Amino acid sequence: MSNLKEEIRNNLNKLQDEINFIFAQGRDTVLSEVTVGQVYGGMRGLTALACNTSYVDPYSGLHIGEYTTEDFSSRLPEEIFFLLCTGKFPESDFIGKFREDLNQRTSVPEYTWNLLRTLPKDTHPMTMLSLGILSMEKESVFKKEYQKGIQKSQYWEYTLEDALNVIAKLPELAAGIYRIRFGDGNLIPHNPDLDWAGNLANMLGLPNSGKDFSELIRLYLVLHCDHEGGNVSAFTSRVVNSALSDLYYAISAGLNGLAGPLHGLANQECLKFILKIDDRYGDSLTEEEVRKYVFETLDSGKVIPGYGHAVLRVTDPRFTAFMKFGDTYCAENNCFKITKKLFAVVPGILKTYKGGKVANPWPNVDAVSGSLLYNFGLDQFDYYTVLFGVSRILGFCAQNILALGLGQPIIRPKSVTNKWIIDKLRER
Ligand SMILES: CC(=O)SCCNC(=O)CCNC(=O)[C@H](O)C(C)(C)COP(=O)(O)OP(=O)(O)OC[C@H]1O[C@@H](n2cnc3c(N)ncnc32)[C@H](O)[C@@H]1OP(=O)(O)O
Ligand SMILES: O=C([O-])CC(=O)C(=O)O
Repeated sequence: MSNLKEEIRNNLNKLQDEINFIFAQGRDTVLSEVTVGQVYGGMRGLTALACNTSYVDPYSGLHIGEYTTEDFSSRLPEEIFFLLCTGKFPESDFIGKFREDLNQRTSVPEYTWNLLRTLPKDTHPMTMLSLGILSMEKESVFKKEYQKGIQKSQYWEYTLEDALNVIAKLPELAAGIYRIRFGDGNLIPHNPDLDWAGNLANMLGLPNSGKDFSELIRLYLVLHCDHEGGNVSAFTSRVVNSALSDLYYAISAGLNGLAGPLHGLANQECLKFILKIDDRYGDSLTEEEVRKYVFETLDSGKVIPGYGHAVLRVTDPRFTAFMKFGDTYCAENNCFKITKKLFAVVPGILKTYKGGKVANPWPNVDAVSGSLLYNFGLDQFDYYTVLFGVSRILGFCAQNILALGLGQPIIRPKSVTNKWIIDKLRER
């Protein structure tokens, strides 16, 4: 057994002490005021959540514990899960013990495969991932224990059990979705000697998959793991879990949010965008042609996928980490070259577009990830968000385990009507 559970308990004790301190110092302290504009503007910029797995600084991006994206990007996803849950990296013997534990939980039930195989051929792979997880909901240990009657202080322990059961199955489930949807439907067996990312890379069964592809999948599964508490998918997952709907419901719900083009689906939209540029202009693409295409897209009312962010105000460090990988492994790939040309041109355009209304003209993680996958022959871009989802589930699990461990209540902000706001304005 790994020491994950014990270290989560230690982290929860530490976090609870901090909360006790915070409450003693100023439970009524105002952290953020909400304006009418924010109420109608997707609550952007409103500080109204506490999340202790990770933090996104507008100017330096994702931090997990005290580590920056650059610090943790060379690690394994298993270590990142430990870090998200405990705030620190595990000891060197963790990986072996954790793998042994996961290896006993890998098998995806036959009824899930049967369900996925009966779906129409044009079902989106994100629908398959979300349904696949939801179909296993009856296995929830938390639900069974809750029905028996357990203490609130135990909720997180059974949620951790659910998390491990889901995480162990993800490589097999995600690869199986790829093979059912885009391959011959035959599944490649899980290899107990490979790590989590290596198994997923291997079970996809791509002709070009080798060490470098596994390295890309490892990096991919690390960089997408979490992005603090307010992003659409993590927040959705947390809201659902806060009603004590178990982790299967909460993960499936979070994935449904990730499947939107303004969030996780932007990576597939980016690659489509790049391939259209490639189709139209080919190898001799100039900066002027890129500018023309970008303006055409904006003028037709569409967003430039992979650019902009609700929190970040600089180039996403996850984008930078992927670009470094691309420069090493994909420098000659046409999509990667177009990605670079877009990076040289788009921020300048968005900075001044419609009087500078775009708050962040810089690229986010989705602007490059697809080009790298495409370079290795993973050319079914409908599948890309599934990989994002597999990684992001680590964050959903960690956020919900910690929130339950800290006894956080059901999430239920207050809404009001236009009339209520008009009356309030008249009172001024
Ligand atoms: C992993 C992730 O989820 S990262 C985000 C992935 N999504 C994308 O890359 C899609 C493209 N980007 C966007 O749509 C946005 O930048 C978002 C959704 C990421 C952030 O949205 P917001 O916080 O509302 O951004 P912002 O405050 O800059 O929006 C202001 C205006 O600029 C527009 N804008 C923002 N980004 C872009 C863009 N890339 N291209 C064109 N217009 C943009 C918005 O649509 C909005 O226009 P509106 O006032 O006409 O509605
Ligand atoms: O933080 C956000 O809103 C979107 C994002 O980049 C992520 O969830 O990875």
